Amino acid sequence: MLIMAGLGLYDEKDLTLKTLENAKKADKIYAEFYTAILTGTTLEKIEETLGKKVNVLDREKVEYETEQLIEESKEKNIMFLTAGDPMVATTHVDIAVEAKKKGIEVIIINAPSIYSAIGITGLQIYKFGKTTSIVFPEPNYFPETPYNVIKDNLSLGYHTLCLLDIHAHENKFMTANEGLQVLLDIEKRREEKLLSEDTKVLVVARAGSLKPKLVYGKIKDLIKQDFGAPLHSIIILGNLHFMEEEALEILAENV
Ligand SMILES: C[S@@+](CC[C@H](N)C(=O)[O-])C[C@H]1O[C@@H](n2cnc3c(N)ncnc32)[C@H](O)[C@@H]1O
Repeated sequence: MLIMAGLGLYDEKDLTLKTLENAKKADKIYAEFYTAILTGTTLEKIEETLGKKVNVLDREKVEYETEQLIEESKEKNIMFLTAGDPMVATTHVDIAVEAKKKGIEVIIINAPSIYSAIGITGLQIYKFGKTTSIVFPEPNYFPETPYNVIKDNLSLGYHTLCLLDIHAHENKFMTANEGLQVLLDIEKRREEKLLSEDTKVLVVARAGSLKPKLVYGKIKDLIKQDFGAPLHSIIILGNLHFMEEEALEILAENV
């Protein structure tokens, strides 16, 4: 059997009883931390809570050597853990599909995710368009996809959840400040007038902790803020319902 479970957003207390119960049954537990991490805990604390050793796999192992994980699941109960929800903004559906095709039983256990964390902002999930990811620009690689997604969403009045790049092997996590700068740089290069330094957006840092940081304000002010430890996300706001406006005023820090 293959049990694909989420670790939740912030610390080991996000683990569900279902995951804990299934961990007891598992012969071996694997995890990956390249799609997201939990910054409020350590691997040791997670292992202590699960009562088992966790074998951490890198991207190469998960994406190119999936066979091994699937083969092991034929004979044993294998648990595969991911920060957040195992199926949200990951490519792990591949693993579930391949395992199922081979006749292996697959159980998926959901967990708190950056998607469900939208709840803490008071914004309505119905009012979100497509999600996008902002990646670290490189000399010959400066994708404008996030800008195009934001543009399409804004044309329909929808909000955009912008996930930020992670280079876990280098312990490098894009900050909301860097993400906002990338968007302004694209804007400047394209000479368009979609976003400006005066556009008001929302930054969400460390969702899932009991004291997440939610900051609402103009890009020019947010870009100078210190949002603290990762992980961060940015929400570009479409047309706000009056209840969303009130929620941002009351639930978020306004700068
Ligand atoms: C590739 S997505 C993976 C999402 C994960 N599977 C989930 O369900 O939450 C990772 C990105 O989501 C955002 N994110 C994840 N956890 C977060 C948190 N606790 N607070 C703010 N943003 C978070 C960050 O932008 C991060 O780089």
